[in-house]
Formats: sequence, C-alpha cells, structure tokens
Amino acid sequence: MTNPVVQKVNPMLTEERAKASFPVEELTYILDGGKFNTEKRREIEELVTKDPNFEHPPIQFMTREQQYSLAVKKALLVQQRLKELDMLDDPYASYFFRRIAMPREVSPIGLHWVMFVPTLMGQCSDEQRERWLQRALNYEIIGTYAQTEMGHGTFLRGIETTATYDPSSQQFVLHSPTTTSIKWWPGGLGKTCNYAVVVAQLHTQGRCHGVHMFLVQLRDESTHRSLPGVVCGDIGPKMGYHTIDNGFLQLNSVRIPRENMLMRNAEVQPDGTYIRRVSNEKLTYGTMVFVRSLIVSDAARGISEAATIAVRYACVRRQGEPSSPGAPEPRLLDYPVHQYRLLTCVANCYGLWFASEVLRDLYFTVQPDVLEGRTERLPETHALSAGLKAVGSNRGAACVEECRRCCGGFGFSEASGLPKIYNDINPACTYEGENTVMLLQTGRHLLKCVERARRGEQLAPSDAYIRSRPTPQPKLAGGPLTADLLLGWLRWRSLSMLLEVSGRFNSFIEQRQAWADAFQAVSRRLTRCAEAHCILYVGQAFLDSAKAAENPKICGVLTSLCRLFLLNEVVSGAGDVQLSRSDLARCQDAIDSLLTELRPNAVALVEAFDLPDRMLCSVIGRYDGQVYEAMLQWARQSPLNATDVHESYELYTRQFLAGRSLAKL
Ligand SMILES: CCCCCCCCCCCCCCCCCCCCCC(=O)SCCNC(=O)CCNC(=O)[C@H](O)C(C)(C)COP(=O)(O)OP(=O)(O)OC[C@H]1O[C@@H](n2cnc3c(N)ncnc32)[C@H](O)[C@@H]1OP(=O)(O)O
Ligand SMILES: Cc1cc2nc3c(=O)[nH]c(=O)nc-3n(C[C@H](O)[C@H](O)[C@H](O)COP(=O)(O)OP(=O)(O)OC[C@H]3O[C@@H](n4cnc5c(N)ncnc54)[C@H](O)[C@@H]3O)c2cc1C
Repeated sequence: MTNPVVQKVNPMLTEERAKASFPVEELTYILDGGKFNTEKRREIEELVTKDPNFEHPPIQFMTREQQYSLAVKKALLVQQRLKELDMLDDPYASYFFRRIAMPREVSPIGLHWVMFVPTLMGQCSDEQRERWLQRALNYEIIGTYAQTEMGHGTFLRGIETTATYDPSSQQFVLHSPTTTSIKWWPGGLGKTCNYAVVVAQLHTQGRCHGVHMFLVQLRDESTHRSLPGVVCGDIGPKMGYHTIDNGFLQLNSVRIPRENMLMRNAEVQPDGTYIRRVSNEKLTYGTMVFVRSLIVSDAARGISEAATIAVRYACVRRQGEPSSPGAPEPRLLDYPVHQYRLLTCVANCYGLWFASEVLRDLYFTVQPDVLEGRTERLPETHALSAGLKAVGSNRGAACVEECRRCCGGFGFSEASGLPKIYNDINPACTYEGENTVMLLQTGRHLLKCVERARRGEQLAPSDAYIRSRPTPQPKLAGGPLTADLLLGWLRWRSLSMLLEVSGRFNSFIEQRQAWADAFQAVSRRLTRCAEAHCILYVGQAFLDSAKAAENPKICGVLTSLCRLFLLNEVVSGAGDVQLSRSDLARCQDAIDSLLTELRPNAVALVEAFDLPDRMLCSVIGRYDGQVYEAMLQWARQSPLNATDVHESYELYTRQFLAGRSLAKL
C-alpha cells in the first residue's frame, strides 16, 4: 500500500482487510500489467506526494476562475517536472504523473495530449509532422481539436465551417459563415490554446470535397492575443469540468498557408487540384477512434475510485437495528442489498478494465496497418471502440452514481469526492460521439456482419460468432452455472437478438423501403443488440483474464466476480429473449450465493486498485477509515465559516428584521 497511515486505522477496516482470501498485492500487479509497472507507478506517486508544489486546499472551495488558474499552473508544473525527471518520452510514467498530480482537476491542456498531438501524429504528412510535432511536445504550441459547432456535433458531415483554397495567394480562407457554424466545446480553446486543428469543409476549384483538417494559429505566440479575424472565448460554467476552458471560435476569413492543411490522406496542390491518397475517407476520423478506446479505461478507473470510497465507507458506517440486544448496529456492508449494489459495480469495473486492455491492444495492432493504408480491420475496430465507449461510459456513470447513493447524505457532499468523479465521467456519455449514436454505429456494423455471414464471408475475430442462422439456447438448468456456460448464453442472446432485428430489417428492404428508412425502423432495437454484443466482449475479456491468473486464489476470486457480472447480465437482459422462470430463479439464487461468497473480499477487491488517498480526494474513502473527524475538519474550511456572522446578516437580514425595504439594496 502506498498510503501513509496518518491516523490510527479504524479497527473495522483492519478487520475487513484481514478477511481477504487472496494476496491483494498480486492482483494489483495483474491490474497494472506487471510488478514492474506497479513499482514504477508507486515511485511516481511518491515523487508527486512529496512535492509541496502540488499541495493546495480543496478546489471545491475555490471560484471557477481560481480553479482554472490553478489547473493551468499545475499542468505546466507537471510538464516542467517531467522534463527535469527526463520522463517526457515515457508515456506510462507521464500518464501516472499527470493523474496523481491533478487527480480532480481536468487539465486545460488535456485535449492537447489526448487529441491535438495524436491528430498531428495520425493526420500529418511526414514533413508536417517534422515541422509541428516537436514544437507541440515542447508546449511551444498548445492546441485543441476544434470539430463540433453550435449547430453540429453528431452529424460530422453537416459541419458548416469552410476552408476555401485561393490559388493566387496559395492560402486557405477559413470562415464561419453562420452563427451555427461557430465552433463550440473544444477543450482549452477558450483561453489556453494558441493553435487548433480545425475541421472544415474543403472547397477548391469550385467543388466541395467534404470535411478535412487544418492547423490554424489562433493567438500570437508571444503576447497570446487572439489574431485578427479570430474571435474566441470560454463557453461558461458547465455541470462539471470547471477547471477547463471549453471554448467557442468564430473565424472571419482567416488566411492560413496551403501547407497547413493536414495532408497525410489528401492534398490540395498549389494550383488547387485536389488529390485523395487513400480510398477510405473515414481515416480522417482516426483520432476519434483512438480517444474512444481510451474512454473505456477511463470509465473503469472512475468506477474503481468510486467503489473504493463506497466500499470502505460501507465498512465503517454503522446504521440500523442491531441483530440482538446490546450488539452494535450493522455495518452497511452487512446488508445483502448493499452488497449487491456495490459488488455489481466492482464487477463492472473489473470487466471494463480487462476489456479496455484488449481493445487497446487491438487498436495498437491495427493502427500501423491503417497508417499504411491497409484498412481490413478498421470496421471492427471502429465498431468496437464506438460501442464499448458507449457501454463503458454509460456503465461508468451509472456505477459511480450508484456508489454515490450508497454513501447516503455524505455522497452528496463534495467532501466524499463522489460528485466530482460523477461529473468528470458523465460528459464521456456525450463527448467523442453521443452514446446512442455510437451504439447505432456498432449496430450498423453488426447488421452488415449478418449479411456477410449469409454470403459465407469470413468475419473479424470479435464478430466470428455471428451466423446467418439461429443456434440452440444453452441450457441453464441442470449442471452448475459456470462462467463458460453463462458466457455461452450471452453469446446466444446476442446472436438471437441480432438475427431477429436483421430479419425485420430485411423484411422492410423486401417491402422496397430505402436502406436508411429500414435502418431507422429497427434503430431502437439495434441499440440493444449493440449493447449485448459489447457486453459479450466485456464478459469474454473478463473471463480470459480471470483464467490467465496464475495464482489459484486470484483465479478463483476473479472467476466468482466474473460470474456475478455474467449472471447480472443474464437476469437484467432476460426480457430481451426467452428465459424460463425456473432458469431465472436459478440465476437469482446463484447471485445471492455469490454475494455471500464475495463479501469478505469486498475491501480486498477494491484495494487491489491501489488508489492512494491523494488520488481519491475523499473524506469518507480514506485509507484509515477515520471518517467523522475528517468530515468536521473539511467543513471548517468552508469560506462561509471564515467569520462567525456572515456579512449577509448585516446587509440584508438585519435590514429585513428592522422592516426596511430590500428592493434597492
Ligand atoms: C505521446 C503522449 C501521449 C499522452 C496521452 C495521454 C493519455 C491520457 C489518457 C487519459 C484518458 C483520457 C480519457 C479521455 C478524455 C477525452 C476527452 C475528450 C474530449 C471530447 C472531445 C470531442 O468530443 S471531439 C468531437 C467528437 N465528435 C464526434 O465523435 C462526432 C460523432 N460523429 C461521428 O463520428 C460521425 O458523424 C458518425 C456518427 C460516425 C457518422 O459519420 P458519417 O456520417 O460520415 O458515416 P456513416 O454513418 O454514414 O457511415 C459510413 C461508413 O463509415 C464508417 N465509419 C464511421 N466512422 C468511422 C470511423 N471513425 N472509422 C472507420 N469507419 C467509420 C461506418 O461504419 C460506415 O461504414 P459502412 O459504410 O461500411 O457501413
Ligand atoms: C465536456 C465536453 C467536451 C467536449 N470537447 C470537445 C472537443 O474538445 N472538441 C470538439 O470538437 N467537440 C467537443 N465536444 C462536443 C461533443 O463531441 C458533442 O457534444 C457530441 O459529439 C454530441 O454532439 P451534439 O452536442 O451536437 O449533440 P446532438 O447531436 O445535438 O445530440 C442530441 C441528442 O440527439 C440524439 N441524436 C443525434 N443524432 C442522432 C441520430 N442520428 N440518431 C439518433 N439519435 C440522435 C443524440 O443521441 C443526443 O441524445 C465536447 C462536449 C462536451 C460535453
């Protein structure tokens, strides 16, 4: 454990920790991808924890402007420290350094790392990369990814910003022709960035060639003033993300050199001739595929934080009727329904964690081919990253909210850390492609897979279970409800749902409906198919990882947790297909038994995530479990408590009590 024990540990937590049936440390190694990684991560966490420059009062007591300023300072300080430590070229080290240094401050420079730099890497010609990448890595230029406009986010082809080529000056003219074409949302665009990758409709020689990307300078590199023709600013307060300046951008005939079009996949020549270098025009959407795959692991990490807080709290919080006279009140974790609420969140977290690793490996296997123009596995990668992004962020937000509610009133206090975790994860349901729209992309791919199966074509590995004919339902009655059996049932469910929807779709086509209309007619059902397909992927990744654990005790506990995940899916998806009442009852009984079996390991399973107090920022999720004293200390920091009598009393209440009118005050 990296947690320094500040106070005496609450004996109730010590007691729970002693119940672990497996070596927690070894599970941490598995989650980190090896002992070496765990040790390295801890060293980095130690470096940050010891650095007083990263200390400050809780940001929840600060104004938005203070929060933003602090976040800019910390983001730049992180960069300086990483340089001093010679860690800039190590993505693992710099990721964890950023995370632990800014645990609850979404970075105003985050988009630079997550989208701007990857876009330069993926969409630039070699020569352009040479010109801009190093400057971006050094923060000489800080950029964002400006795609969404007021009028269009989802329907990317509907974007209105224009980039019109002028051969006489060999420049593009970037222009926002309407109010709805104003860029809206890009992270860091308001105040922080001086450059942006702008997505615009390319016009040359009187023709529009669709959306392309352009590097546009927004602010002077020395004064940081916005350049002529550039109108940009912050879009105002949001539900969360207070530390980041999501911005707007209006371009009034801003001229940029021809060479600032990102030219890896297409080019405009000096005379204005347009040349497309690759056949698949969706390669322009590449950065989004990358970020969607990151969001799945981010969702798992969000649940791991919320679950650690809520499980620890459930061990130290006593409330309710004692089981016998004189006995203490029960702990929250003693209630089976509370165990169910928390352990299903933990199970979702592990499932998404392992699935995100498989997806990341798929992305990095396929990406070099894609860069060379070989796009055979791109449809599968796009469908999986879109669908898992949706399922991951939906589950992430739902589980964090469940953990928050599991903490009762304290869960509503910012002191718990939970509102912030929720508000940080929730926008992931919207950004990088709204979740329903993403599920429809996966659904579209699955419909096409059935068609291809019918034609006898080979399908990608994650689609290989799709056939053009139904398979028999695996029997849940009789033998034990093993993870393999349950997974087989979920595979059958996914295929059955898909074949039913595909059958309806084909009947609409046979009735001579247009493809798009038939698609709309089945779209509601298709989103469920996409979810079922993604859940199957998560379940498979979970079970594979459980089986791969060398230590039999870890293998055992992970398999049980995986069974809980799978059974919960079978039960909650029972309405999608036919499941007999007796099968359903067997599954419910199995869930009850698993809760009893897993309960002693509840703390161990969340503590395997090895999240230091510095990361959790939670009064009620502390390692030492000393919740109540810490809660009082937290409240004392509220600026409202700076004086005994607040100034509003003199200004208003006293006047009111004296019968004076408040109208003109
Ligand atoms: C070096 C150090 C590195 C350090 C790194 C440090 C790392 C630190 C990590 C920390 C963790 C970070 C966590 C994350 C935080 C992130 C914050 C992000 C903030 C948010 C940013 C944003 O929010 S940024 C805007 C995103 N805005 C969208 O997301 C628009 C959605 N809207 C669409 O994306 C399109 O509009 C939509 C619907 C597809 C239709 O597009 P469309 O109309 O053109 O296409 P159609 O539907 O007609 O489809 C026609 C055919 O294209 C195929 N296809 C479609 N897309 C494809 C694709 N991408 N790839 C391949 N194929 C594709 C499809 O499958 C069809 O194929 P087929 O014809 O064969 O069926
Ligand atoms: C915190 C945050 C950060 C962001 N950062 C960036 C950024 O850095 N850069 C950037 O370019 N953008 C950014 N965005 C914008 C984001 O990508 C878009 O908000 C997102 O893609 C959704 O688009 P929209 O807002 O136009 O929603 P809309 O498309 O208007 O969606 C509204 C509703 O309609 C539904 N809907 C829309 N189309 C369909 C359809 N075809 N079928 C069925 N239902 C449909 C959606 O499911 C949704 O529920 C950010 C957004 C947020 C919230």
